[in-house]
Amino acid sequence: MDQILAQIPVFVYVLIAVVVLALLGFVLLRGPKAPPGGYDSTRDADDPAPGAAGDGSGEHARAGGGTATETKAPSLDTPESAGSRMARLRGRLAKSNNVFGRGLLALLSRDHIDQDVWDEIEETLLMADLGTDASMELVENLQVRVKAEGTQDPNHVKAMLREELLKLVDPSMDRSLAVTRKGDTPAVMLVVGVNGVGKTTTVGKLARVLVAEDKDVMLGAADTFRAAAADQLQTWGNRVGVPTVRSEVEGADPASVAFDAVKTGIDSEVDVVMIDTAGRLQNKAGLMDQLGKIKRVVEKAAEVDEVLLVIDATTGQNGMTQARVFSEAVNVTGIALTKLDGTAKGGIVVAIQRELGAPVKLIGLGEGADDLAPFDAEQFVDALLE
Ligand SMILES: Nc1nc2c(ncn2[C@@H]2O[C@H](COP(=O)(O)OP(=O)(O)OP(=O)(O)O)[C@@H](O)[C@H]2O)c(=O)[nH]1
Repeated sequence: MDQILAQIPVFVYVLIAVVVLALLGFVLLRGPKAPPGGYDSTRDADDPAPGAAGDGSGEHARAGGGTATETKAPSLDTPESAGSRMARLRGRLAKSNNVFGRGLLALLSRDHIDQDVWDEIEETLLMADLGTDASMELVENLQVRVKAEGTQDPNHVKAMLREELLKLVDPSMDRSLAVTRKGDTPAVMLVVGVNGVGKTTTVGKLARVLVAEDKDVMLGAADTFRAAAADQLQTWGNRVGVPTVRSEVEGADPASVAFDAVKTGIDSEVDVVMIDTAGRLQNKAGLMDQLGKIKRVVEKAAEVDEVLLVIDATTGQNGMTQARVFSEAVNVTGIALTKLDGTAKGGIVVAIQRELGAPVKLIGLGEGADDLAPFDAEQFVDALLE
């Protein structure tokens, strides 16, 4: 072997070394290889570069004591399309609430329905927070129908139960939200409810839905008890490019911030102004005073078209008490029932509508940005019986 190596001329070694060094240099200078077709861009071609002039970041427009900040994030969130959102949320509603419907179907499908079974049916209804009156009414109606029509055919039993539940949920109620401009003024919505029920989250989610429908939206942070509450609302607004009017002063007068929001909304010719209020109220008199004052002051600029009461579906009887107190303080025009994903007690829809005489207009089905759905009586009952 040594002899063979000795016979190779030195210039061959030099040649090999030169070739190896040339290859190494080529690879290092060229850098890493791009994948075929290049890299995906997360920015659309017409999106402004982050931080570029005109990207919407930064503050502008002062209004009275409040400040409207249109801090559009460099790349805005695109809300989920209505179709896919509804399909996903229907599945979630059925998942958390069909325990109740299936239980009823199983009881009604028994060969022989005696008084014990009727008692069990009533108990199931009460457990789902339907309320005493509605539960008794449903049992009475079903008793009459079972006697007349029998329970032999499971499909017929299901259809019968669907019809009776639907009557209670009342598909004839007007569940549309006042979110359309009237002449020269935007629609004005006050969002009320005790703390922690999901007011700010609901305002944020609703802003996304409205933006997806091409509406111009303005948010008003009238929860001035905590600076963090205004920050939270503004974060929701920033994500979809909606301005928020807020006060930089903690504890500022909520009515004044609400007025500024509506005034700024009028000047900017938006379609709808949504005002998030505080729920941290010590007593009923304080609540009446504060909400009454906000409404009165706002109405110096524009009529309040919608008072949306937010109720946490998991709080049962507590939610009912809140509904009563708020309806005495303001004229509630619609209900947003949140956290329906966390409870099988969907019957509260019926109880609360009966208590207030106002329709459930929105339901919250999760913490995600697109987890808000318009309430639809038929879809709701179908989800219970799925
Ligand atoms: N699972 C679930 N959680 C929700 C829903 N809606 C709101 N939440 C959560 O409830 C919590 C309270 O929501 P907020 O929007 O801060 O409630 P708020 O009423 O504005 O509370 P305050 O600002 O304290 O008055 C948050 O963690 C939300 O993510 C819902 O539909 N489902």
